[in-house]
Amino acid sequence: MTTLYGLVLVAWAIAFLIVIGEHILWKRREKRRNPEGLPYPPGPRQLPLIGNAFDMPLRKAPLTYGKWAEQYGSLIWLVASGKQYLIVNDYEAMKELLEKRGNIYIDRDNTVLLGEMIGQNRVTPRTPYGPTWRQHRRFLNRALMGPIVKRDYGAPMMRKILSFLTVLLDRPQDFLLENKKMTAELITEIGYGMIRDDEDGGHDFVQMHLNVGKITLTTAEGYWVDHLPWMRHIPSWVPFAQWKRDAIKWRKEYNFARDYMFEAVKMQLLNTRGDGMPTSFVRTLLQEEYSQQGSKSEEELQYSERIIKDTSFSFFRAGAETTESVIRSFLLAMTLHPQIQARVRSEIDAVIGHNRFPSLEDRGVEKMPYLESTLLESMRWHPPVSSIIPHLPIRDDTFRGYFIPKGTTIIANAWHVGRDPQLYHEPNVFKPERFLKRNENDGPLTLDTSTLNPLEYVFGFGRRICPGRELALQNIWIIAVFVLWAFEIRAKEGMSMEDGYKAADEERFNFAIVSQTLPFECDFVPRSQKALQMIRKAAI
Ligand code: HEM
Repeated sequence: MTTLYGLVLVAWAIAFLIVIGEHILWKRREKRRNPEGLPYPPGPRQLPLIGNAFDMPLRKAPLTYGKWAEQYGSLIWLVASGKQYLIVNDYEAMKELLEKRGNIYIDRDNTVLLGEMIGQNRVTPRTPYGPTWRQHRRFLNRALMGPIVKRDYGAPMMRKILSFLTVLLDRPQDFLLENKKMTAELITEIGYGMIRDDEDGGHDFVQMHLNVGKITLTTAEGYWVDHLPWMRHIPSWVPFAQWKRDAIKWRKEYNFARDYMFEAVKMQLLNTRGDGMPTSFVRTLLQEEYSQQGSKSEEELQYSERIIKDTSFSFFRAGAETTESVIRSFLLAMTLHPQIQARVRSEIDAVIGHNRFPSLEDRGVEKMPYLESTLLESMRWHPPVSSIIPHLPIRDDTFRGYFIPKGTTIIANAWHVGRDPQLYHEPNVFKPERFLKRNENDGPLTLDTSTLNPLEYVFGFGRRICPGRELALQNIWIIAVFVLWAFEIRAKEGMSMEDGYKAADEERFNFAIVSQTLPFECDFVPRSQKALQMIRKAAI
């Protein structure tokens, strides 16, 4: 026993020495890279060796970053665990760095356990800058362009929303869970054309994704090996190396899910040549690749297949919870603001009426400006990815007189932009009309371009901007218009606005990687008998 403790002590001493050694080397490197001695942006005081390790917020980080902005200004510098962080709180700086200098601020962070050891570096949002990432983007952009989204993905969206409406009729209390299910199933169906297969008794694709999501959540906080990468070489049989044994198990589960779903679609395509197969991201891209079979080598085809497999697997990770988040915010906003909801409903009634379902042809600011601005306001009020996904510069840079070394983790605080009083009058008030104006007294409402449109930042910036934004916006619109066409959303009976819903915004959202409203309740009251019949009939 004593020997074991001795060994552990020695291991810790070695780890400590390595940390000191790395720190000294890092300091020297920094000096060489910044010969003019340009300052770093201000930030909380750094302690020797550990820097700001104890300052890094573990929960609701965007709120802490926002508070720091009052103290240090909009650019904040932090150093922790051998990494440098630049928190950016103002929109102009985000635009300049991540968009105008998008060719520099284009890389992603590497995490040893989740990224390298489990394999998440292969999904697009985590893929480092380079030829593989560029090929990811080519495929994603090709399959997610606006016209393609409208042509190919409108139909599955309509099917999903109709079954969601029947759930709202039968089990309205389950609306949060069903919203999660609807967005998860849709994104899986768009990616693979199916949500389960018939092989071996069938695998539930959505469940596979959700299991993988749990792995991401468990590991996202980081492990020692993320700070001391040499630890990855520790054999899995060593006592205290449970993390290594877990990583091996998780990698298997992760790879199985990714490969299985892709192979299911590929086999179906090879067996049927696509006859009777539903349209999907994987099918479309594979078909295109196979049609060029003559002009491509075997390796080129295999490489393309790998990229299609990885990009389709990214869909769920990037597209499901984000869309779910906007819908939750929208539903909460409608519950909290009955007058705004009534105005959106009357706009829907005027354009669509109650004798037909809404359709994608009804979409557009010129047709239903108030609905559009309410959706924009929902995204400003609560951007789903509150701190974007960090961008890293691929070379040293200077900005506003400060030195920004290559590899700095740039965190853009989108939440803070949405609450910036310089950009939005009364930013804590939910006010869709802030995005609208009338050119003449009686003229139609149009978008007021003098107010910063949240679409300029909630989907990120530059060459890393979200490739799924058209798909997401179309889906969000369809869900919102159908729900308010069919129902009036009311605050839960017996629960007044004062006791049930009145909370500061900071308390309403969880600010996780993809932030969600906390659970809330509301009633869905059918608006017309006719609509009710139409929903029931369509769902049969
Ligand atoms: C409301 C819904 C959505 C929001 C708010 C959202 C937001 C974002 C944000 C902030 C980023 C990071 C951009 C950056 O680094 O600058 C991102 C990246 C990404 N999103 Fe979305 N997204 C949504 C829906 C979707 C959907 C539906 C898909 C795909 C079907 C998708 C696929 C991706 C991918 C693949 C990336 C990684 C891009 C890269 O690293 O090159 N997203 N998204």
